[in-house]
Amino acid sequence: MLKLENLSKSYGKKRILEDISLEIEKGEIVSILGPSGCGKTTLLNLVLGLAKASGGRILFDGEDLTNVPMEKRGFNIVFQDYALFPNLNAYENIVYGLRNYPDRSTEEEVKDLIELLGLGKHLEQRIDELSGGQKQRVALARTLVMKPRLLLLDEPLSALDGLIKESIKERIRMVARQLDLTTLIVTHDPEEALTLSDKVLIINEGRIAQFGTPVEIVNSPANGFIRRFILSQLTVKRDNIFRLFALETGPVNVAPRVHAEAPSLAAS
Ligand SMILES: Nc1ncnc2c1ncn2[C@@H]1O[C@H](COP(=O)(O)OP(=O)(O)OP(=O)(O)O)[C@@H](O)[C@H]1O
Repeated sequence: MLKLENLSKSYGKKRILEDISLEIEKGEIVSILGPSGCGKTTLLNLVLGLAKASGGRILFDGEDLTNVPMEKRGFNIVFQDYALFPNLNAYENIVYGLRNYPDRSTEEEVKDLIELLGLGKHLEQRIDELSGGQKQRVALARTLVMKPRLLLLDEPLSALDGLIKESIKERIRMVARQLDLTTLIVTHDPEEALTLSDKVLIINEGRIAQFGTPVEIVNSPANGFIRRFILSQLTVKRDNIFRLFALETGPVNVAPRVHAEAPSLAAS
């Protein structure tokens, strides 16, 4: 279990995160969601160990990791730009980390991961010959062969579109379930967070606005920010789609809505 206790972070006098407390169970997928600049990446960096907390504690399975260096935490991240080695093919990228830690995964386990992520056909290809979705799966495989205790994903879907996005969402869910792997995902997209995760942590101006299951957030938004930031964006999307299908199939009764409270999407 990952436990954050009153975690805070400041840069100089600027308070970035304040009083972040929560518990994440083993195997849960949790999205960190919020508008641009609210502190999502900072929180991911604190958990990973790339940044040092100004206050509070980070515990994993009861062990205090707050001052443990990144390489000793046993966590691993897939960065937004994948950070793959362009001079190596897909397979060489996947097994790269095993050079120094050959006992981390057996050949059989590597094969299983390649199959789980549907990469069998692409192993010989160079990185620049792969699509965005294939690169994302290679980056996931490369991270997973190292058997992290916690998987961190920074905007894993933002560079992907349409069906590819749905397929990567499915793969992330399969990986988390099959490996019983606690997974933390940063995203700025409410639809992505609510459809991918077991729980969503919504941050506003460095504080927790709500932490709950997608159903809890949709049915019982904790405050006006959640209603404005999350629900109005989703309602606009839903109504647009309903209206589009109504044009094709006749009278589906969805009146155009005016969202007086809808925030500027540019903020997210
Ligand atoms: N190294 C740093 N020094 C000073 N301020 C920083 C540093 N890193 C981040 N910040 C500030 O902390 C705040 C939160 O940044 P963070 O990157 O965590 O936001 P975010 O929610 O991930 O935003 P986005 O969705 O735009 O990536 C911002 O105001 C940013 O300017």
